[in-house]
Amino acid sequence: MPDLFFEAGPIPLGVDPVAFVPAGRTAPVGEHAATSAALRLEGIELSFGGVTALSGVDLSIAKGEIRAVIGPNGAGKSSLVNVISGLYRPDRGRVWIGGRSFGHVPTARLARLGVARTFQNLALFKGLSVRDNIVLGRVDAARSTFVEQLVGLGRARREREDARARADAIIGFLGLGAVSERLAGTLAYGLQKRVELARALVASPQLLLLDEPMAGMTVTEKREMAHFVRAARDEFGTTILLIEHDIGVVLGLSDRVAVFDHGRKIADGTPAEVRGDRAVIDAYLGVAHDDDTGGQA
Ligand SMILES: Nc1ncnc2c1ncn2[C@@H]1O[C@H](COP(=O)(O)OP(=O)(O)OP(=O)(O)O)[C@@H](O)[C@H]1O
Repeated sequence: MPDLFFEAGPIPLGVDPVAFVPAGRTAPVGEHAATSAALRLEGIELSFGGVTALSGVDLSIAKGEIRAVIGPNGAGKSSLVNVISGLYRPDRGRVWIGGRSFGHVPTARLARLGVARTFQNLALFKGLSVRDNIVLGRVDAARSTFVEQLVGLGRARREREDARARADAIIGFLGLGAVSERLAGTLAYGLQKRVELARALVASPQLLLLDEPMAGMTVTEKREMAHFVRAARDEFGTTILLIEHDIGVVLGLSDRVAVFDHGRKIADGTPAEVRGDRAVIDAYLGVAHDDDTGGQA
């Protein structure tokens, strides 16, 4: 049984999406959209044995856009992020990141390509301080050699100072100053998710992949996280691909929403377009709507 994201009509369950539109600096849809796409997928096919995870997936995300990817359990959302971040090699298709094309995205070069991601489950070093966790997010972007880092001079020292300065800026930006010296594992769950966001942002990514950043959060924590995700886009122009199950969050936060079902993209449009789309409603309700269409649905 798929998750039920919609009630009997295209009305979100429980949550008022307007409540998730953060106050302050907000950018209207498309304000940051440049001519070239930050990310483009073409004809992506992926299967595991006999199970099709992704089928004929095309997707284009404009620079500075917040794009949500939603769909019932098993729709292929995480597989999509894993293809984009190189953890999965697609059977067919290509991925363009910032104009460069890949059959298999090189995971080791993700940071250099300007891509950062967070994971569905928390992936922090619980025994390290919040600050150290965040500084570590800058490590992949380092260009100094092992020997330079060992000696600690020149480029390695500049990179270390830069990482600390950048971490301090992000700590301030995400309101983590009061807990920056605490061990990450001692923080409330919602704050740990915020530290994960900080660790991703410290690398100054052009493309940020967020895999269920609000899973398991309270309504208040979700509202705060939605605010920070929007703020990151507005402040840094970061393009954001967001997998999220909470339809209230998705409708309030995203510029566009792509809907997946059984590995296929079944809809792609503005929140208003998607919430009224019959195929989307059917995918979530798992029913045929032939009552008011004379069987033409
Ligand atoms: N590593 C894997 N090995 C085998 N099958 C996999 C693997 N990853 C994904 N799948 C299968 O691919 C399909 C899509 O899974 P995926 O996790 O991408 O869906 P999802 O939309 O992210 O689901 P959820 O919302 O439950 O996280 C499912 O049938 C899943 O069982």
